[in-house]
Amino acid sequence: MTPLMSVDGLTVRFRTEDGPVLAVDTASFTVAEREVLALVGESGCGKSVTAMALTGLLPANAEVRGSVRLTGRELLGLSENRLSSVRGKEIAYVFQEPMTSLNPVMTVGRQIREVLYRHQRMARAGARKRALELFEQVGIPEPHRRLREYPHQLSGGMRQRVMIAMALACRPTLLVADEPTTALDVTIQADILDLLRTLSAETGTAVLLITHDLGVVADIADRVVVMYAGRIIEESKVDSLFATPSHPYTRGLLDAVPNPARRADGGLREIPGLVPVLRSAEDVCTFADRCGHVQERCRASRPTLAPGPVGHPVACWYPLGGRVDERTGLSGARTGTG
Ligand SMILES: Nc1ncnc2c1ncn2[C@@H]1O[C@H](COP(=O)(O)OP(=O)(O)OP(=O)(O)O)[C@@H](O)[C@H]1O
Repeated sequence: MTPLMSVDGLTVRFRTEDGPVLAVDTASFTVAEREVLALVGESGCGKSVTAMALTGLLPANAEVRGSVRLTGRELLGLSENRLSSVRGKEIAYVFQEPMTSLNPVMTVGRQIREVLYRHQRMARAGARKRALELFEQVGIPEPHRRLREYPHQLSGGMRQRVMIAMALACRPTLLVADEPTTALDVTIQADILDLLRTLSAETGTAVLLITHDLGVVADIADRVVVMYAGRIIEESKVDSLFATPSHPYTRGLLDAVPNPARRADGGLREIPGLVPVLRSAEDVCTFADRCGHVQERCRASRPTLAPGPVGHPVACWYPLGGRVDERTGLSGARTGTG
């Protein structure tokens, strides 16, 4: 079946005063219809740049190469006019901080109606009715009253629900949610993720969920793509990724997820070091300097994505094998022979 979206060899370079920055390096992945795909990695790995590149949202100092197809149609290279019609109608975005995306001096009801006028060419009465329906759909209590309020009168969680309602207003086929819960309290985070999952199931909208927190994807994603320093380094169905992570980086991200059973074992473990800022496509494993299992080959050539020990693709010369112990959260032996 043709995927809803297929991204092929996506490469993004920024021209900066300090020289070029290679933010995304030949990233390829697909999003199926109705799928919830999580794009995961630490801050600075290139997740947001990837999301923005899909519909031409990057600043002028970005040079984008590769291919992004939506239901078979190439999006890279489309005029700004056409892209702006794709945004909103076919691909909608929800960002981390709703306060910066909402207009502070306009009621939220008016803002959602503006979207409906602009993209759906709805008349006044139709837009009012649809705005109410959307507020109900995203679980905003007392929607009549809320529609007349300004963003500052709503809590962070409610504002994010408003953003999701606006994103869904034009019935997009893909919703890109970039760290949608990072700014929210933990209990509200779970509610918003539940909402995204439910809405995706109800409306058939696929979701590309971008997050640095592997912990939040377990209950919501169907599949996970792990990104490191601009490259995709592992890709798997969510269950298999949690049970048998193959890349030491994914293993590290999992170790950073709070897990009460692991407390006796020393609690959370951070991955030492920082994500490097790449200037060019280095022919090495870019995780080598932070990897506890590094060997000579990792610094001599670049591992590409290939089926790993448990079947799903991983870009590592010496992938991990063995199941994670459910009690301790620790994985077993390495299987690579190099
Ligand atoms: N406009 C820009 N000019 C130059 N470099 C940029 C620009 N935008 C992003 N970058 C660089 O691209 C790399 C990837 O950034 P990106 O924001 O995609 O990471 P991320 O994984 O989404 O992290 P975060 O969650 O912090 O946004 C980083 O090194 C960043 O500094």
